[in-house]
Amino acid sequence: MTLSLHVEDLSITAPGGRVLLTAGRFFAAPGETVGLRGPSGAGKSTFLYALAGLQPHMSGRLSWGETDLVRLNDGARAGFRRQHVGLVFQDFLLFEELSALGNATLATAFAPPAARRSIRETAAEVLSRLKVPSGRRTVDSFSGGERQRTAIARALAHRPSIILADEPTASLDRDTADLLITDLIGLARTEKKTLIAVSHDRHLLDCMDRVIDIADGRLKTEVSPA
Ligand SMILES: Nc1ncnc2c1ncn2[C@@H]1O[C@H](COP(=O)(O)OP(=O)(O)OP(=O)(O)O)[C@@H](O)[C@H]1O
Repeated sequence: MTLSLHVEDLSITAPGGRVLLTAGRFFAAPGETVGLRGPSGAGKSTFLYALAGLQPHMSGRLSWGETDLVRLNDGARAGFRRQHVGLVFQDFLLFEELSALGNATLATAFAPPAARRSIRETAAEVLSRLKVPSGRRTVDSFSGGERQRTAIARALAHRPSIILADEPTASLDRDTADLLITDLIGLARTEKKTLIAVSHDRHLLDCMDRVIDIADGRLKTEVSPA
């Protein structure tokens, strides 16, 4: 499944009511790769987490395909996220005492029994493709690059059509970061997944189809539907 993104007059507020981010009009085609850049505190993570269905206080429109996340309640948003979104965080959030496969198949805990086998197979396939150490070795002994690739396999294991990444190369050295960029963008392109990544990394941003600037709580580049 592929999903287009349609944002219109979006406003995201903090629980206390403070407006964190506004966006006029923004469209991304299914399978597009989009970079989000801007100064610290501009609202990049706020927007990314809204795209993931992790922001409860929104008005306007934020639709993936036919589903407008603004109109869903917390449970429905969580359901959408589990089914369609793969999230790659900056600090990996891995379980140290588990193997790469153990981490990459965490989604099986929340998935219906019928979907578990497919999650295990996809996780194993992506781990092997990304050359992550296999076997029972736990991730606490992995390098930064191996940890980040494990996090990518976990994000992709349930075959989401949307990949959202927050500074995926931030804690990696240049060579490891460049490999990661190639892997992440390669996976997105071959599987026609929409990839949206917050990053300060010019190498990563240069590889994306488009880069959107966020400053002072506002999405700067506004693109109309094609
Ligand atoms: N739940 C919240 N309540 C109040 N303020 C918040 C909340 N979440 C984020 N903010 C504020 O919103 C602003 C934008 O934060 P955000 O994390 O989106 O910035 P960012 O562009 O990702 O920055 P960085 O590059 O430093 O990670 C910041 O001033 C932050 O303190």
